[in-house]
This record gives sequence, C-alpha cells and structure tokens, in this order.
Amino acid sequence: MEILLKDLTKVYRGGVQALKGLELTIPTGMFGLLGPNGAGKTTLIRILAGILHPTSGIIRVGPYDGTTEHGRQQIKRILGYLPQDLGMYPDLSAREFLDYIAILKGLDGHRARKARVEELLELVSLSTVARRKLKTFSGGMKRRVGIAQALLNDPQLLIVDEPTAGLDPEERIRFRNLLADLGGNRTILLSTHIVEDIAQSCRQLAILREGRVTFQGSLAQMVQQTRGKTWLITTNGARPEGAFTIVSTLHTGTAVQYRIVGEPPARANMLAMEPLEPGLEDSYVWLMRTQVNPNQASAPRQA
Ligand SMILES: Nc1ncnc2c1ncn2[C@@H]1O[C@H](COP(=O)(O)OP(=O)(O)OP(=O)(O)O)[C@@H](O)[C@H]1O
Repeated sequence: MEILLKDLTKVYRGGVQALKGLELTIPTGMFGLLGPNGAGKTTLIRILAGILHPTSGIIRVGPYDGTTEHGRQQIKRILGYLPQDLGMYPDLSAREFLDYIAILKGLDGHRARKARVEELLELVSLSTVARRKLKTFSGGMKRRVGIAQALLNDPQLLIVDEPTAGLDPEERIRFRNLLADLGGNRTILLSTHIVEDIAQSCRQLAILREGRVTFQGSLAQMVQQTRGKTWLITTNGARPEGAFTIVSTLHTGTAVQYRIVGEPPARANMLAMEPLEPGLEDSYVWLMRTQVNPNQASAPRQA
C-alpha cells in the first residue's frame, strides 16, 4: 500500500502553518518519519488518519482519495492508529479494554472477537497479564496494549505516533522489535524524534522540518550526505567554535575530545583533528543544520 502526498498544506485557525507544501511518497513496509518537536509530524499523521482535514493538497492512500469524505471512510477501514495520547480505562483489564475497543470498531461475532483479542494479547506478549487492570501496567505494557488495539482490524496501514516516548531502554527495544515483526505486506508509519528508533527498524525514512520534507531516502543515503562533515577534535580544554554542531564531548583527563558535525574549524588551539565515519545521529544533526528555503514550495526529494 503506497501513500502519495502532494503539495499538502495545513494552516490552523489562528494562522499557524503546520504543513507547507509537503511532498512525500511512502512505500509498503516500515517507514520512519523523523523530525524535531513542532515539525508537523502529528499534523501529518492526523490528516492521514482522517481526524484532521488539510487546507489543500493531494492525499492518496492506496486506491483511496484522502481528500473526500468517501475516501476517508475507506481509509479508516484499513487503518490502525496508535496516537501519542491513547486514552485507556484504568479499571479495565487489558482483555476487557481490547474487547471494548473491538466492539467499538464493529468486529462482528462474539466468538471471532474473543479469538482476535486473545490472538493479539499473545502477539504483544501480554496473555499472562491480560486479567490485570491497566492502571497496574508499565508504560511499555500500555504501549503494547495500544498496538494491540490498533491491530484489531488487521490494518494494511498502521500509524504509530511517538510510540517509544517515555519508555525505558529495555521496553523501547522490545517495542521496536514488536513493530519490526509486524512489517510484511503492511505499511507502517513510525513517527518519532528519536533517531535510534528509526535506525533499528526502518530502511526508508523522511525528515520533516518546519512543515516540509527536507530528506527522503534510505538510512545509507542519509549517512552518505554527511561524509566529510563529521570530525573528532582534541583540544587541551578550549571549546571549539565555528560553523558546526558539537554532537558529544568526552573528557579524557588531560584533553577534551569533541565530536562535531559541520565545517571543520581552523587548526589553532587544537591538539588533533581526524575525520570520522558518520552515524545516523550525525547525519540527522547535519540535515537539521542545512537551511530550509522558505520560498521553496516543496523541498527536493533526495532519494
Ligand atoms: N490545534 C492546533 N492549533 C494551532 N496550532 C497547532 C495545533 N496543533 C499543532 N499546532 C502547531 O503546528 C505546528 C506543528 O505541530 P505538530 O504537533 O504537528 O508537530 P510535531 O512534529 O508532531 O511535534 P510534537 O512532536 O511536539 O508533537 C507547531 O507549530 C504546533 O504548535
């Protein structure tokens, strides 16, 4: 299921331009949507989910036109959505909650519904705690219940918005692995501001910034852009300054090592400088440094 977005804009009441002529093609499989807070990720996702209407632009989800009421209804049938703030009833058990959502989603037949709920509890490894009240669940367990409810209708398109926020490292890894296992023929759109989430599970990604796509391509292509821009600078303490971002700082006792992304500074005040192989985080920092041209209707695709 391919998603095609063309010249998509969203102006909120009050005049905030959240999307400014966004162009994006999302193929089948797991796709990462990366961007800082306020970039427009949630706006885009809510438009795709049919909760919010765009101001203008083209939205095609598979064969359906997301700008018409009929198209939105069709898309809802094939959509699973885990929002950032999924409300749960704390006094329901995981099983009761999923059953309740299944009824709301119109899953027909008592037996088939129960079977689907059990299948999903198994899939997200919550069968053994299915009778426990949701208020006793950890953040990671709640997120897994959230994914289970999004999968009730076996969606062709699954959208998850910032699913790992607030999870501890172990829960985060577990959640990522769960998402990766759901891939296959589905399109999964994973929105996050955490580079690591994308690195572990998505081969293709787009970077959103100020309402536009500033990069779309593979992880390898993203890293490729940063070759020659990542350096390790060693000084005897003086913090280097220039047209770069310091990504990390390491005090070694007698010296300080700075990992920088950008144009290397002059060698004055430096003990050593060596080029480094960029990582994903370096590349993200580099792409965030590059200017978004406000006159551009849409950023060029760099796939
Ligand atoms: N209902 C709203 N009314 C007015 N402005 C809004 C509304 N929702 C979002 N915005 C603004 O639109 C811009 C994009 O917000 P959006 O929530 O889509 O970004 P985001 O990338 O999802 O960020 P975050 O990770 O913080 O949710 C921001 O400037 C935000 O303040």
